[in-house]
Amino acid sequence: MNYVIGIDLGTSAVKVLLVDKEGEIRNEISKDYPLIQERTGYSEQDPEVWVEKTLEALQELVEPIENASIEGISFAGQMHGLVLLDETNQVLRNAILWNDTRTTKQCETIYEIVGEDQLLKITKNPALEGFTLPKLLWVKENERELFDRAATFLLPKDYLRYRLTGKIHSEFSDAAGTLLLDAAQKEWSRELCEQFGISLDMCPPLIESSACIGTLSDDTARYIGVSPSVQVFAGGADNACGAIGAGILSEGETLCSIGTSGVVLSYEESSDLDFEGKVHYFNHGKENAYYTMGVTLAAGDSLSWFKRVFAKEMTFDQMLEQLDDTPIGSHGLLFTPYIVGERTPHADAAIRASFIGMDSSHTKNDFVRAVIEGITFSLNDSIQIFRDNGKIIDKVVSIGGGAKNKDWLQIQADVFNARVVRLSSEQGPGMGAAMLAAKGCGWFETLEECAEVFISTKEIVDPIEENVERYQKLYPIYQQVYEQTKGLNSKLHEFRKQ
Ligand SMILES: Nc1ncnc2c1ncn2[C@@H]1O[C@H](COP(=O)(O)OP(=O)(O)O)[C@@H](O)[C@H]1O
Ligand SMILES: O=C(CO)[C@@H](O)[C@H](O)COP(=O)(O)O
Repeated sequence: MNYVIGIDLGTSAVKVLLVDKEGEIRNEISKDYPLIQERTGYSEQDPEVWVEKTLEALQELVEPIENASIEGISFAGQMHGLVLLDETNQVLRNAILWNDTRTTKQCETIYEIVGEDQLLKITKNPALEGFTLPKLLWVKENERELFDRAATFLLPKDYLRYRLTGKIHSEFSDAAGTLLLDAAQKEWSRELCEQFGISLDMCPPLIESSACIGTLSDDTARYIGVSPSVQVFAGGADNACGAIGAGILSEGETLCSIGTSGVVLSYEESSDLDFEGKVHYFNHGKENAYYTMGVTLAAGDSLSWFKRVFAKEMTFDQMLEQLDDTPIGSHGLLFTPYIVGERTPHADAAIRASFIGMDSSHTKNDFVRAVIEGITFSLNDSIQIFRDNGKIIDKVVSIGGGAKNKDWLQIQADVFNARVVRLSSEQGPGMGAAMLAAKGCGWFETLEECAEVFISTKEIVDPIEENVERYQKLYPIYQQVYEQTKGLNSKLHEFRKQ
């Protein structure tokens, strides 16, 4: 039997999928790894751990399948993370991740040097702490000796691909999140590199997500237990691949992804719309297409944090079992999910989360529901930006760990006031990567043809009118919490873990 493999190098875990020609997932393996958070605002991972865990996962993935002929492999990965290599391609320091917000000063410097309008014109995006250029500038300012030894920077899944193949590349969908790509011209911006003292030689060669970069290295193939002739395709940013894996391949389609972060994403045909930097605007994994998206920095991460601190002994399913026993509004308890700062709609690295309205009658279950509602309200902030810009959002495809729970899907439908579609697999990015490999191997002419076969709906959840009305009363109260707590949080900054 013939298969392709999709690898999703997520923030909480690497997830690998073995997919057959009918789009059936024949095996899937997930391997967790931790975040390294030494100070407030810091978030790092060791790239060597990504490689170890991925190799282990791939070995376990193919081992039980008899006569498996793996034709192709591709990748999806957490975006923006900075991996620095020296001239012998050795990793120089831990990767600084997308949810690391230490770079507020560097973002200000970017605006001072290039100006917001010019930055938006070239990259289509504002300077946000999570993006790669501010991280490069932080290392340049704070670890100069190390920066001087850096010969190449890579994004997380591009580093993983390098370790599996020995070949160094970046591709457009992930390069778009660096703030160094000229998004419309599809090339590294010479102007930005010169202005920030980043040598163009540090920027890896750019290719399409669908490009075949060769085969696995002999060592990798031997370790995993597959033929060294397996073709390797570039792959894409996790959100670009999530879009492919959820069939977001034409105008009017909207995705909600609840992973560590939360994303509301909309397909765009062209690169010349103007959202004034209110949402991110990136190159899609489908050639010459784009997408816009709003990002909640800690979506699943807020739920994981709550579980880690207050319900460690429970599984996610156990913790969410009685979600529906608490009414809308969690008995008057509101949560804002700003545990690591926020991006959309408040680009604010200093804001932190709040529970508002705690009452002596509240139970753990009220807190769990408040966390889920707060995360969903934050995603609704992005839906509102799209609606305010004239988009019609009446259907949202929901993927990621957050799409596993039926009651949360209903909350999404009720808060978004839109039909929510759950797919047969919530592993959007891994499936998108597998689809890039399937198309690359010649199984399909286009991603759309592949989507017809690979993607199927498991469940449709419609909004319930009376719930929608309750949430429409509650959401404006939630919206006020940001402004009301902003000043308090800035005063608390000096007391945080430094
Ligand atoms: N059974 C579940 N029900 C609801 N949410 C879940 C469940 N399992 C995991 N999650 C949430 O999904 C998140 C992980 O989703 P995932 O898409 O795997 O993230 P990532 O790609 O960032 O690694 C966790 O942070 C957790 O909050
Ligand atoms: O920073 C962003 C998008 O701009 C995040 O969406 C990362 O790409 C991480 O994704 P997950 O691990 O949460 O899927």
